[in-house]
Amino acid sequence: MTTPHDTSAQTAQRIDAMEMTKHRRTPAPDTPQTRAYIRLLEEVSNFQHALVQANPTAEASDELIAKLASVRETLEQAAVPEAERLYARGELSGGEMQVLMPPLTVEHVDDHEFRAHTVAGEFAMGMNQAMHGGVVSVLFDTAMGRLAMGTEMLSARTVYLTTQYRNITPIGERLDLTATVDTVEGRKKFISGQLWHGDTLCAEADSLFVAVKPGQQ
Ligand SMILES: CCCCCCCCCC(=O)SCCNC(=O)CCNC(=O)[C@H](O)C(C)(C)COP(=O)(O)OP(=O)(O)OC[C@H]1O[C@@H](n2cnc3c(N)ncnc32)[C@H](O)[C@@H]1OP(=O)(O)O
Repeated sequence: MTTPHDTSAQTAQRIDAMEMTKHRRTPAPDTPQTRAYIRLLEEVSNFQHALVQANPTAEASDELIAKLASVRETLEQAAVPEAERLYARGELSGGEMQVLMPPLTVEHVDDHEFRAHTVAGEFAMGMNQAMHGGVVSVLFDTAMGRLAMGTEMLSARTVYLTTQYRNITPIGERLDLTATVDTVEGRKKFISGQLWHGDTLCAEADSLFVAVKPGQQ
């Protein structure tokens, strides 16, 4: 069995949060490379859903491991520092350019309100066709974090995020996510959000985001 080549020494880097935010929130240029990378992420996402649904035979697993190791080596050879990557670029870190969470499609964002929707596949499931609670929270963090950035795209970090789970969040169904800035106090934005399945409130959250100062990570 091959082990992953640790590329972090070449690619890990820490720069000013504002500079990194500017890079990450600038959409990747619409080039054949970017379009192909988006198709690659879609395939990875499809793979994740297929992976959790399958019980492959031992032989099939060994065959897949060899194929995946080869794919990984190809990616390792193309590794670049974070500030040069295509991954998670664009208006919203939780959009189509990532595989951490079900992709959010933004309907509206300004300095006060955020609205988006998503449909989650089985990779996001906790148990019994209900979304994993951590995935619910990462959706809130992403939506609220984007709202905290506002129209000026400030760099902000989550100080706290409290999620209340009210009803099961279904897999495979449209979910609507809203967030609102309730109060602004200097660098602090208090934000609340709701996750809906039709008229059913699945979860709600309260959070505090603080705009980072120059020099902070
Ligand atoms: C691929 C997809 C990725 C999707 C990501 C989407 C968005 C993600 C956003 C995040 O998740 S960021 C990651 C999680 N958050 C962190 O790792 C933050 C870790 N904490 C920090 O780095 C610092 O605490 C921080 C920069 C946020 C603030 O440090 P500071 O030293 O600048 O601020 P300070 O401690 O002075 O606190 C600022 C204000 O907040 C207040 N505060 C701090 N903690 C608090 C608390 N727990 N409750 C209430 N108020 C609090 C504090 O009292 C103060 O109020 P005042 O300005 O009125 O004096």
